[in-house]
Amino acid sequence: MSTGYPFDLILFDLDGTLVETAPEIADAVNDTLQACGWAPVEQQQVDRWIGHGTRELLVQALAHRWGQPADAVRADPRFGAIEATFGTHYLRRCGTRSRPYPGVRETLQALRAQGVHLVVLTNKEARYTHPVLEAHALTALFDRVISGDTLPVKKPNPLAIEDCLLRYAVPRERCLLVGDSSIDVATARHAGVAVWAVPYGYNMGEPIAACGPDRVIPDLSALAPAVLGTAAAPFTV
Ligand SMILES: O=C(O)COP(=O)(O)O
Repeated sequence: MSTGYPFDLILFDLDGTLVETAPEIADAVNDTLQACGWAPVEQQQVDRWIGHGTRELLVQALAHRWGQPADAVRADPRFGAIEATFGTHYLRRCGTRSRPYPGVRETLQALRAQGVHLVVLTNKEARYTHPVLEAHALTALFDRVISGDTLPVKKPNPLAIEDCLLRYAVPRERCLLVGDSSIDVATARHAGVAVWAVPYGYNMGEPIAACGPDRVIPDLSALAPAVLGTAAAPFTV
């Protein structure tokens, strides 16, 4: 059913789009490195490793610290135990230094009131996605949460988008992906849906405009029905 708003389905990236997560991810990485007796990494490095899932981020941090290729880290017999240690630290850190970006909660509430289907589409593993969303009381604002390990493939594979288009019976041209990275732009392009990007997130250190999203929006308030929609829905806070 059409909502009177330009989109019936909006998928949101998590890290760097809905929630600033990098500071507590860096804390958890450095807790782990310290517990193993290795020197810490810098926040700026962690920012650039976000996008392919938190496990991959840990692989990149260890590859950097050990001076070895990522494949060697993945194959290292110690990796499983180090990942388990990281998981403990990350769950302890969840919600301590992350925060939703300006306009996120209000916009999601207003879109829900308009009847738009809202989905989180992240490469972060489900065991971390849910605690982050819970820490900021965001879970209930979404119809569905698709993490990096929910389906057999993750972004930039478009399977999650295709699955949502079918599930909610939404035509492709009424679906929007909102993200912060080249991975999000590629995912939307593979699915043939619109993609808008925020400039404040993590795009491996590159400006997001260079990735060619359909629009760069200053923050999520640009999506609010009162700003974008044709229907006069109240902009509730
Ligand atoms: O966990 C990650 O590296 C990426 O998460 P994102 O897809 O929400 O940006």
